[in-house]
Formats: sequence, C-alpha cells, structure tokens
Amino acid sequence: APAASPYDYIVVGSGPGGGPLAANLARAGYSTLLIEAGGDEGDNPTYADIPNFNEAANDELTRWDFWVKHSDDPARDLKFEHTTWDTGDGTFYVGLEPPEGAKLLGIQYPRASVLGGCAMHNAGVCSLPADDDWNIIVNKTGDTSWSAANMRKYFKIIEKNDYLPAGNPAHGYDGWLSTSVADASWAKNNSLPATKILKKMAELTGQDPENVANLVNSDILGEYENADEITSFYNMATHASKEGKRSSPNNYIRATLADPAKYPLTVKLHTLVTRVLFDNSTTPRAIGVEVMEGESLYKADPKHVDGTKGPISQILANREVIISGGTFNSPQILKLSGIGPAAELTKFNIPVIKDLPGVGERLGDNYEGSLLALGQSPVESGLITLLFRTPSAPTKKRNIYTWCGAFSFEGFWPGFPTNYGPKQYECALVHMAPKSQAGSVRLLSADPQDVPEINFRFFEHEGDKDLHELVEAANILREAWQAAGEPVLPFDELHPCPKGTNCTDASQAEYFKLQAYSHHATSTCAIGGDDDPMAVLDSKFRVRGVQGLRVVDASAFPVVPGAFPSCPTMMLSAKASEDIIADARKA
Ligand SMILES: Cc1cc2nc3c(=O)[nH]c(=O)nc-3n(C[C@H](O)[C@H](O)[C@H](O)COP(=O)(O)OP(=O)(O)OC[C@H]3O[C@@H](n4cnc5c(N)ncnc54)[C@H](O)[C@@H]3O)c2cc1C
Repeated sequence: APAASPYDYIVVGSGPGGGPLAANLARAGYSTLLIEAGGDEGDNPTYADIPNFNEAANDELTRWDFWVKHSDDPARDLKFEHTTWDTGDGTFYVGLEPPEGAKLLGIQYPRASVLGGCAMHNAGVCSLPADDDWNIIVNKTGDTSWSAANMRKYFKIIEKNDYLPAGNPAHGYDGWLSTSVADASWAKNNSLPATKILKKMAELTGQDPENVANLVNSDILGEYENADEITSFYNMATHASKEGKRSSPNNYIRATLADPAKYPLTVKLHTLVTRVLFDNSTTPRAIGVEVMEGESLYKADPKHVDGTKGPISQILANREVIISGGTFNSPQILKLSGIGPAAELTKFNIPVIKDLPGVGERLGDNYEGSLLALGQSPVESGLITLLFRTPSAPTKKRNIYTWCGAFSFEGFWPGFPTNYGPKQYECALVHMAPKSQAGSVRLLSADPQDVPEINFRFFEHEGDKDLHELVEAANILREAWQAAGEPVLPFDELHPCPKGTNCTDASQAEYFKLQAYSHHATSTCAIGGDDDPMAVLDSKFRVRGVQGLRVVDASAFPVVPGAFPSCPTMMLSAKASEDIIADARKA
C-alpha cells in the first residue's frame, strides 16, 4: 500500500467548482491540496475591481485561448465575423478576409487560468438557474436533495448579501460571496429616452408601464413561486461588493489560507495536472494525480513557448481526488486518465480504465447575440435587465435574459469589445435552455499540454425554433426602442438588421445562426441516472465505474443552468462539499 499522503483530498482547479470546495474541505478539518495551473492575481486591480472585466478577460497574464468550432461545417464557421487567424508575426487577424498565409485559429473562447478560475475575469453577473434546471436532476437521478427548493439553502450558505436589509428569508448574509446590484433610480426620470424604452418594453411584455421604477428594482436573486414563468424587469446582480470589488472563490481560498493553524489547506499554483492515478482494484480507485510544474505549460496559454515542459511528479491523496478543471479541461483530464469513450482513448493509446461514452459529450451553451445600434445622440441611462418569454417558446417558461444599455458586447475575439462611441446602444440577448446540446470536447492527442477539439454544434437539434425565439426577442426589443423619442431616434442599427438592408425574420435568423456566440459552456461530465449510458456522474458527483473520484464544476450540470453559470456552479460546489464531508464522516 502506498505511504499515507499528507493530503486527504486533492482538488484540481480553483474556479467556482473547485475553489470553494477545497476551502470547505479544509474548513471541515480535512487536509486538502488545491492544484491550480494558473497563478494568483487576487491583488491585481485588473481582476479585483469588477469594472475592469473586459481588460481581465483579454489579459495575457491569465488567458487561456480555446479556438472553438460552432458547427461541423467549416464554410459556415468561416462566416463568423470574429473568426481569428494567426498572421505568423505574433499578431492576430480578426475578420472575414485574412491576409495571405495567415493560419486559421477559429472562434476565440476565453477562459481564465488563475486562482478563482473564470470567476476572476468574468463580468460577475450572478443569476440563478430556472427551478426546472435543478429539478431535472431529481427527475434523472431520484435524488431529491437537488430540488430547487433545497438548492436555495446552498445559495444562502455562500451569499453575503450587500443590497437588501438583513433578514430576507431568500438570502444569506454570512457567506463568502458578496452580491450587489446597481442603482436603478434613473428609471424614475420619465423624460429619459431609456425610461421611454423601458415603459414600451413593459407594455410589450405584459408589465405595467406606470410601475417600471419599482419593477427595475425587483430582486433577481429572490425566491418566487413559479419563478420560471415570470416575465419581469429586475435589477441585475453581480458577485461583487457594493463598492465594486470582485467577489470570487479567490477571496474565499485566501481567507482560508490566512488561518493555517485552523484550516489545513495547501495551494499549489502554476501546476498542471496531467492525469489521475489509479490503483489496480477490480473497481479502480483514484489514489492521486500526476502533475507537471511550471508556468504557461498548457498550449491554450498565449505565453506558452513551444517545447516547454516542466518536472513531472506524483502526489497521492488518502481519501479522494476531485476534478474541477472546468467544462473543457475536466473531460480532457478524465480522458487522459483512461476514463471516457473507449474508442477515442484507444486511438491515442491511452489504457482504458473505464469506458464512459458521455465524457466530453453533451456540451451545451446558451445562444447569445445582440441588437446593436447607434442613436442620433447618446442614450443616457442605467442598465435595463429583463427576463421574458417570447411568443413561440415551447412552454410557459421564460426563455430570454436581456440587458440593455449604452455598451457594445458582440462576443469574444482578441481585443474585444468594439467601442462604437457614446451613441452605441445595445440589448444583449441570452437565449436560455438551448434545445440542442450536441457539442463535444474530444482529444486531439494524448499530450496533456495539448488543447482538445471543442465543437459546440450550435443549433444542431431544433435550431430553427431557437433561432425563431431569438428573432422574436430582437423584434420585441427593436419595437420598444422606437419609443426613445427625440433626440435619439432614429437608431441606425448595426445588427441583426443593418441600416439600409432588407430586414426579414429569415435574414435575422440567418444572422443569429452565423454570428451567435457563447460563454457559459457546461455539461461535458454530466450527472445522470443509472439507466443513462451517457451519464458520467451519479447525483453525488461520483465518476461512474471507479472509486474515489468526483467531478465538481460546471461540466456536471446535465443542462445549462439558467442564463449565467457562475453562481449556480458555486451553489453546486457548496452542495458537493456537504455531500463529500457527509461521506467522510460516515466512513
Ligand atoms: C469572458 C467570460 C465572461 C463570463 N461572464 C460570466 C458572468 O458574468 N456570469 C456568470 O455567471 N458566468 C460568466 N462566465 C462563465 C463562468 O465564469 C464559468 O461558467 C465558471 O467560472 C465555471 O466554473 P468552473 O469551476 O466550472 O471552471 P473555471 O472557472 O474554468 O475554473 C477551472 C480552473 O481549473 C484550472 N485548471 C484547468 N485544467 C487544469 C489542470 N489540468 N491542472 C490544474 N488546473 C487546471 C484552470 O486554470 C481554472 O482556474 C464567463 C466566462 C467567460 C469566459
């Protein structure tokens, strides 16, 4: 038997899944090693101050560039306006007419490799899944602890509410995750063009136009009966303090490290986990991980230098290994360790520990697009946040999360976003509950420094329906914009109906089909029922067919959780902490 390790648990990856989990295990008294490929930028204002989120997501210091596909059709993908090319002289070309000799990279999908994961470079938008997105796990697995009503408990455990008076029963006030909302008092000013737009939006979505000043303050993180069916304005919440300081797993990990006498947490930065190690039990047990130490070892890192390697070693765990590398890396790590579709592993001479066909499949993401225009003069306002249902949505549930304001956000490419100047106005659209989850993360080699192939296969199943819902949303919002009045009107639209073109529902659907983007990927190591051959995890996050191994991050969701996954993943992490600690105490 291997010598006892100093660590009970090894957690791989410090994002919303792994970061809080490692801290919780240590706080429960278990010696825990948290391994993170990136460094710690917790004190760096680019990351610590939430208004800098675009700089953070562009920053080479932490950026992992995944160059993804949106479909199996290269010709279709080449019509994506922000397709990125390597010019060979150290610069990128972004667009549809690359210079001679440029090498196609693909569609940029940024991730943050840093202590705190993507919660350190994201916009911090905090929203909760549809109740159904939790309840579906109960339906699939029979585990009632996943019910939406029970999951509220985990939100309350993590939340440190910074915007409502104490005592609101839907909220927590003693957790580690600050939540705050913006000042929405601008909506009381009836003469603002934005307020006129807001009132028209209310009228078009069945809300009271005379009550908008109150409606914009509705609590988006509140608890409501039939929440999934409510169309309403809300005040957008962020995981940040009211002073604008980012709140993320980074803070919680650092607070845990600050008391080493009490909490046995060790954090190993700049360390890439290359695979999980197993013993040779009949049902193989995860006993530790193999790591390669050094900075910028992964080839998604723009600072990676060809051929760079680091020393390799093995680290053992007495109890369990937990993989939290995120939706792209967790399935890659499992596959490199011999857990995944047998044919894919065999192709790269990886010995099969467990044939699990679902690993890396069912990749899902919300479809995002935007209605973007230039007014004749700036639209002064705060943000309008609206969750609504478009007329052809298949159920009574709301399907669109939109936020409108004087900004531009058109997806990701090196150097995003474009600043169109003070007259820019946008409604950003997140289409929730995509009907298709046909994407995949598949190995291109057995080299752990290589990046896997990521293909979202957008709109693969029932895509026309989702596209139609996006068009309906754009049409409703555009109609509301016409209420802006002087001196803003007319809006010169940039997309999906560029000024001067023949705009139809079909032309808009085509626009969204080619130009939709995403950044909420989930479900590549999904929880599922015993009868589901594509299930990777059971309801307690345990990897099926082996022992001592779990996956805890956004890849575990069987369906994309609501509009934004960061807060849902932190709730999932709180639940996993409780489940793992309960198992340890039983043992
Ligand atoms: C630009 C951008 C903006 C976003 N904005 C929002 C938003 O406003 N609101 C929202 O809710 N969501 C947002 N998201 C999505 C959200 O941040 C992610 O869904 C969430 O962070 C997922 O958490 P995770 O723990 O699954 O993975 P991640 O956050 O990706 O964390 C994984 C961690 O594991 C590490 N890791 C991976 N592989 C290895 C390895 N082999 N060895 C060691 N370490 C490894 C990585 O370095 C990383 O730190 C955004 C995402 C992006 C990219």
